[in-house]
Amino acid sequence: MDVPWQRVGSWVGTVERPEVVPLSRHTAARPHAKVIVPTAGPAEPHDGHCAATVSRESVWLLGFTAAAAAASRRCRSRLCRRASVSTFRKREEKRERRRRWLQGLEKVDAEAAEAEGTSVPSGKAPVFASAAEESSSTKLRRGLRSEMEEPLDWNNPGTNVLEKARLAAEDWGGWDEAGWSADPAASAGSVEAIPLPGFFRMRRAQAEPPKAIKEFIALHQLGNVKLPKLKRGEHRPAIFAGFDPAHDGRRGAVDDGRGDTLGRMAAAVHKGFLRQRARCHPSSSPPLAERPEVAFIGASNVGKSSLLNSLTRTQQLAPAKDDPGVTRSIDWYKCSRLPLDVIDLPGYGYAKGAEFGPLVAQFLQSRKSLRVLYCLVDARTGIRPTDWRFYASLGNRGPEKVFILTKCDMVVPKMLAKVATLVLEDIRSIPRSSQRLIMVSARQGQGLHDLRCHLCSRAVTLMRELRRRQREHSELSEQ
Ligand SMILES: Nc1nc2c(ncn2[C@@H]2O[C@H](COP(=O)(O)OP(=O)(O)OP(=O)(O)O)[C@@H](O)[C@H]2O)c(=O)[nH]1
Ligand SMILES: [Mg+2]
Repeated sequence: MDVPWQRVGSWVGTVERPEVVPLSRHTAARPHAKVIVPTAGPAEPHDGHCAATVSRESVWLLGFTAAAAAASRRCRSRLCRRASVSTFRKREEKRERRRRWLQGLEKVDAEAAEAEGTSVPSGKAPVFASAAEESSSTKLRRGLRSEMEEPLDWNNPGTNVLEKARLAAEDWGGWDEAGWSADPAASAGSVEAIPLPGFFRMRRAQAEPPKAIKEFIALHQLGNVKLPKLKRGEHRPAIFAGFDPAHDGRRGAVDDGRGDTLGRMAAAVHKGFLRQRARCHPSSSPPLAERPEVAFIGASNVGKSSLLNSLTRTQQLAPAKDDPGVTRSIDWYKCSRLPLDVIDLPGYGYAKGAEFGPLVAQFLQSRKSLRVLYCLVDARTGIRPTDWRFYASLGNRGPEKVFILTKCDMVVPKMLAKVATLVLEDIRSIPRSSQRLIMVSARQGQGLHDLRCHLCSRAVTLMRELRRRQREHSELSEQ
């Protein structure tokens, strides 16, 4: 069955049915759909077919057409960049040979099974290991990936998969329809206050932080505190988990004293690495989404890029300097251990003669694949008038907002408790904000583990949502 192809740039054509192509031992457990797009138009560098593989997740998340568009664009840019037509054809032939070889293997398997008396349905695609079958140690090692890999009905890569993918694409409504937040305490308030800095200082002087906030800050050694000196031969734990009597400071990243699944997933994120996936100017049209996305936003120089760098061990990937306006483009980063793309945005407010605020707000309002927006607030200043103006320009649109208090190492714990109290009070009036505050220091590492845990929990929620939809679709198609 052919799916009508949507127009993407100069690409018009039809998408043929996807084929499941296990490319190697590594990818055998994560099947890829092979997308074949007949090329059209004289502008194309070659005629015939353009084929590329896309991951199963992207097919399910974005719908088959969007995933195919992403694949074809990737394929086209690759062609334009370095491959000649003949290289492309050779590669295609090689893939074809490999596919035939795999089919041959399947045939042999089927014959062997027949000889043994066990029946194997003809044309059966590879059976993928289910999450339940995996041993617990493998699950741990693979972290989030096991969460994502429930077997789908890829045994029949014909109409039903294509149909389901199409339904999923229709159902993929983004944050508007799909319920932008699973947090029942999320606010539905409207933005009003633009308190001037003087007023904020007055409020801060009068604020009386609750005991819980003070205890949390003391427990996590947040604020400008002298971290305990390490003895000779000892190393600071890779993940700073605050004061924990059970932690001797030598056990490394994974054993961070928490011991829960989310903690271990967060540890995996810390051990992963970031890689730049795409980049575009805020005024140009953004690339197609491949996975659900989360973004960091805040005023210029608040520390967005530094925080992104500190999430993993990939230091200095996103440029960060002590100047406002360092990041001037929208950058997509792919984390090796998270099924999410992380976006670094240019800051709003003063940015060396350029104001990216309206463009960034426009991007945030229109990007449906963006599921969480981390709003950064400087711990020294709280929410400033520039921030209020930006939240007002976003209005009721955009994804769920989660607030992060950054540069916590630059204020003393007593002051930090007061600022945190005020920010928690303020965010009640900001629409689509989750009523929690993550306090971090990108420089010293406090609170980063909490942020990673939050990222992982959102990733799991999104995957569950996706699986629920898949189940619903399969039930629908069975009826
Ligand atoms: N002490 C301290 N400094 C920080 C922290 N986070 C960032 N900084 C510093 O703040 C400065 C600005 O950081 P960036 O990451 O470039 O800020 P940005 O928000 O990306 O800025 P733009 O890209 O210009 O919008 C750098 O000098 C960082 O070293 C932190 O947690 N603690
Ligand atoms: Mg930056």
